[in-house]
Amino acid sequence: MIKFESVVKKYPDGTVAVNGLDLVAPSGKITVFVGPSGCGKTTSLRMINRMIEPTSGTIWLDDQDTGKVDASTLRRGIGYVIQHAGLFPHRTIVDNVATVPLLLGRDKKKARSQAIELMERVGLPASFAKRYPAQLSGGQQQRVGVARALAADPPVMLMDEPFSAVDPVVRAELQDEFLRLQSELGKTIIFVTHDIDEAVKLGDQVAVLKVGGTLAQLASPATLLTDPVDDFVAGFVGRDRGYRALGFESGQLDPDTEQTVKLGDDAAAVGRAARDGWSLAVDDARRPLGWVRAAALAEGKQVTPELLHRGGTLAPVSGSLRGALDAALSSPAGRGVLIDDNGALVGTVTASEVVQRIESQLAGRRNGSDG
Ligand SMILES: Nc1ncnc2c1ncn2[C@@H]1O[C@H](COP(=O)(O)OP(=O)(O)OP(=O)(O)O)[C@@H](O)[C@H]1O
Repeated sequence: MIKFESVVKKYPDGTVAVNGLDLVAPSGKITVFVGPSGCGKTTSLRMINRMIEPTSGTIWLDDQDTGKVDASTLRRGIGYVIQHAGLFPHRTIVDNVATVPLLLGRDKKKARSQAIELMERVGLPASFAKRYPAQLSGGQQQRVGVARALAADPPVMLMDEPFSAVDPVVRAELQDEFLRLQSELGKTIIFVTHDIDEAVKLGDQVAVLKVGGTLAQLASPATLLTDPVDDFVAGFVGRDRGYRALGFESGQLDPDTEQTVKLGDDAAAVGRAARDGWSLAVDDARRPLGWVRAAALAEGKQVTPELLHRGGTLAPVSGSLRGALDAALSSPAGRGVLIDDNGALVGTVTASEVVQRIESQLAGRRNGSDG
């Protein structure tokens, strides 16, 4: 657990970067600091490992007052990842990852073999070990940065905009991998970003800060979207928040059974399976391949990959209602495809079925909270 108690940082020129911050970041969870430029996110983060000393107040790491622990001892238990990864350009990737163990005088061979294991863990092939940072893409360098921070196996990780220097597709991949890693490792993480979408995707809890260094709201992502405390938070959280909140809403959908076709089936089979003129093609493992329009198949012709419409998104049956609604809205057949954990077809739902589910869930909650 990391606990900020009345923490203030006033820089020598008089700038108050952090003004009376009180919050608890629970162990094993991701707490995101988000807010506009200059609201004190980085200052707050760096006070945890004492790269910046607070002017007043206390930061606790479990039951230790961090101000009373030797700074280098403190940092040994705290991984730190920054934007652009901050790698050493003249060291190989494996030595970058092994920086801390090597600094601590660990056996070189062992440190390097552990570094290679860590590289694989963050999705980097071992063949990159001998390369230099400049020979990697931005996204790959960020993975090295994460691996390096993990190398000392610290219980706490501080991450300052670690994914913001890469393009949106790579960024989404890094975020997904980061969540997967965290589900295995369960570190106590403070993650700084100025991007509210990243904050709600990654955070177990999100702290929205205001310029002047005060805490506007500390809440779960779902609460932040549905119940912002004031106009500042509402404005910062942004548009479409009702729809985005559906991303945290899962519900028991009752999908309809879908007659399916396979590649190679003929027009007659497609016609028999079709509803509203469309049938769904699946592979041998019943994984959806795409929709085929019965009218597009001349008599005697067979289903080929070229005929498949791939516009529809697939939604996990145990996933969010947002995913199910998107699957329905994006489907050329008007039926959203729901899949199981193996990617196999479970059934289909229409947008109105998903909306009915959403309405009954929200009504249940309103009635529950009214009563
Ligand atoms: N060394 C310093 N001396 C004086 N003022 C500083 C110093 N470092 C930061 N500041 C000021 O403190 C405030 C908070 O800065 P900080 O870097 O913590 O904000 P941030 O929320 O991380 O911003 P950004 O999203 O732009 O990185 C800003 O007004 C900044 O100009």
